[in-house]
Amino acid sequence: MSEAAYQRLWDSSHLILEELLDQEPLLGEAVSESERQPFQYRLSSLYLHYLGLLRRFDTLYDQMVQPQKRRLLRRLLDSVACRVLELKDDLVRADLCETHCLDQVLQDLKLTPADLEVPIPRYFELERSSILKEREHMLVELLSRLKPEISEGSFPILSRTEAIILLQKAERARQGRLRATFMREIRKEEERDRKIREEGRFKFSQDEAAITIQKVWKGYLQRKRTQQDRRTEMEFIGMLPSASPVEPMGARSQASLGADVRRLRQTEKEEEFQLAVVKAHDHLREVEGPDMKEKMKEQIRQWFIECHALTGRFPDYPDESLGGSSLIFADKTPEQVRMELEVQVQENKKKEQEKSKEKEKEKKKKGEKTKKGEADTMLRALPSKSVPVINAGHKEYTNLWKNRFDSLFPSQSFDSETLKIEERKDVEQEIRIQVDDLMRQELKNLRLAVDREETRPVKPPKKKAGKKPGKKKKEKDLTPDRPMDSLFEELVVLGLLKKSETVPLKDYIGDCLYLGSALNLANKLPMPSLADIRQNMALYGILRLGSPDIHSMAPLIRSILLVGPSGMGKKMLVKAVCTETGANLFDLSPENLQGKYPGKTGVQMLVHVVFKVARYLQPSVIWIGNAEKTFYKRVPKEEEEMDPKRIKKDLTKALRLLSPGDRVMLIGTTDRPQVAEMKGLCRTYERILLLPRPDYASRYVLWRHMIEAQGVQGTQHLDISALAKVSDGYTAGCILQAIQAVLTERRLLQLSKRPLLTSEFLGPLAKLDPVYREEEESLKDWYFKTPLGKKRMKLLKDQDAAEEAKLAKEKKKKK
Ligand SMILES: Nc1ncnc2c1ncn2[C@@H]1O[C@H](COP(=O)(O)OP(=O)(O)OP(=O)(O)O)[C@@H](O)[C@H]1O
Repeated sequence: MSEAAYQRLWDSSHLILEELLDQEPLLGEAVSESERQPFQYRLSSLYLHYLGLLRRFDTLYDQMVQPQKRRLLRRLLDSVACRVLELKDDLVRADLCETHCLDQVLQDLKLTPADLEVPIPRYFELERSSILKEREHMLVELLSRLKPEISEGSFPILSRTEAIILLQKAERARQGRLRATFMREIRKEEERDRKIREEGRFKFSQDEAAITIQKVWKGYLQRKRTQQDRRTEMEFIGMLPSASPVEPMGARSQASLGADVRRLRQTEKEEEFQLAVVKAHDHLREVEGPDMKEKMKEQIRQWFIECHALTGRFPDYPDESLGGSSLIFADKTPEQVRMELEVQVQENKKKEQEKSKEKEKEKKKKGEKTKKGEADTMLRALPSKSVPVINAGHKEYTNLWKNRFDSLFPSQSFDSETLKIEERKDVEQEIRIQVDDLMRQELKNLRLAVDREETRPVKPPKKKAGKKPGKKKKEKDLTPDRPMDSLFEELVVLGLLKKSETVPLKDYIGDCLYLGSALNLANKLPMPSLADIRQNMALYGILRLGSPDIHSMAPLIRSILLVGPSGMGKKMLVKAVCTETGANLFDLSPENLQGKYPGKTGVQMLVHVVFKVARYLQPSVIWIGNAEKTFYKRVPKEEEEMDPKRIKKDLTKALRLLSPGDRVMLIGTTDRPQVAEMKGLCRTYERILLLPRPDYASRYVLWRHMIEAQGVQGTQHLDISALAKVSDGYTAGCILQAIQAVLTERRLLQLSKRPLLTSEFLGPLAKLDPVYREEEESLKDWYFKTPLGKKRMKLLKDQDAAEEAKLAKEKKKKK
């Protein structure tokens, strides 16, 4: 695609954005419980639209070359991603569920299931800072230093005689096989000779011989042609995968080459722009700086005089935290400025009063609610932090880039006029701070000289209201004099910081639920599909950890719990989050902590060091496998020695200290949450994602992908649909195991002679344990006892009751 094409894509994206921004105010209006469905629909539609925009801005930021446009695009991309996360939160609050049935909205908007996929911005990987790469390198080095001890222990050491015997065995087997083949050939030949001797050689005439040969050859040719025709037809109707993927691959690789070239041009232009920024800044400071300084001083002096003339006293100099003298430069009269300052103080007071009133009201309301037993619930989307940023970005686009003729900048270099305007603001800011210092001194002197007034007691700058009372206690640093490198090394040596396997999220295979809305209408609880899980991981884990800007703007989520039977890919998802965001992987599983940092102070130190390193070297994922063990209701006797609950207290404390901007996430995985105490578990893990066994659609794609991943192309002998049917109840891990058991190296070599059959997979699959109904039911029951699950259940019951009441009323009317 050319730059002009990307510009067109950008223009059209802003048309959509404008429409969405118009719809935003509607979401803030509260609606009653009876309007829950239209509210959900509006939220879902906005969510899908913003997802589409996220995809577009990602492409644009990845491919556009002009550095100034890219800066704006980055802001838009991050704020749209943040809006998606906010809307997801609103959806959870409206649906009272972590997964949403968007199929109906998808249909109405004429979108496809692919549009549900949450895009992971490409810059997460491409712009991964050199520090992250360096750290990865350091980890690999440390691990390789530790490895020899591990590898020596893990391989059995053979004595010389044993090794010779092993080699001899293999060689004799090879010779035996060779001899057996020879003998078979010789026997066959003997058999043929014997037959000829007994029956006599059959004599053909020349014509008869030619006809026989023709018959065989023509038969062979026709069979081959028919087979080919059949295959072409099956490929055409999409029943078989295409056998000639050469051409599209060629086009694809050409496109990706083009994209790479554009990325190279981006770096060139960016370097050019950086140099120009420094130059412009220096130039403006030197040439326009002195004038600016004098003008500002003059203006401020004028303000002093006018204020004195009006009020009889010199004004208070605006504090630095309020913007210093920039308040005065905003084209206002001194009186206005003074009024504003006073109004601001009054407003702050008012706000504080209002807040305390509101709190009292809320307390009262809560009291009333508990008294009445039920409350008039109102639905409303929470105020958004990202919409103002998106709005500002949209305005900047409209003012600067909308009607810009790119023919003026064919090389996609920066626009020097825009650069100057931006830099002038920066220089002004810089100079203003210097001028403020000078003028504060001058004001002091003036007061002394004119009013004979000593320095007024300087009011301490007002701290932002609301922050003070709730301010978090600062964590005490237990390792103040240890450098970060040494802490990092200690964690690696103890096996608490691990190298995560590379697993992209797209490898977590699974299809979405196509009939969610229908099931909802029939009051049957739809279970999350594997695609829902993948999306949730992208939203909760990857988007938040991948970018500091998104993390600090989006609603804060510190922890997730993945609950599902063994083999559902819980660990795989943890690895995927690390891969996509470049996060460090800390393993705090109870089994991994055994014998490390013993004692009470030891645990304190352990949690402190892990969180300190995790925060310092963010993004980080702290993984706790078998998370139920940390919250055991009763510790089993055989695990008492391990003391799995020892980190519980310190972990909860440390989690509470994480704030927006700390890209650290706790991810727990468990397949037996029932044995844990519900309260502690749900308090520690803010989001709980249930992974039920895969449904038919997901099993189908799992079989197909996993078989193809082994290098096998589907044939008509392989009925994937049948495999998906018979594997009902099996997890993705089981399907993978069955495939690996069948598709051994030997079997793969035989494929050209012996095509793969459906029945071959049945044996290995039957040997594995499926997820039994009781196990699944017990997990579901547990889930509906979690806070969100309970709310959902209550909502369903209320809806049922309302429906019944309505039916009863109608019946009465008919009578
Ligand atoms: N949806 C999926 N797509 C592709 N591979 C999957 C999927 N789910 C699981 N797997 C594969 O199945 C295997 C088992 O997965 P994993 O170990 O992550 O499961 P788990 O739920 O953590 O199991 P456990 O509870 O026993 O620890 C892995 O090799 C993983 O790659």
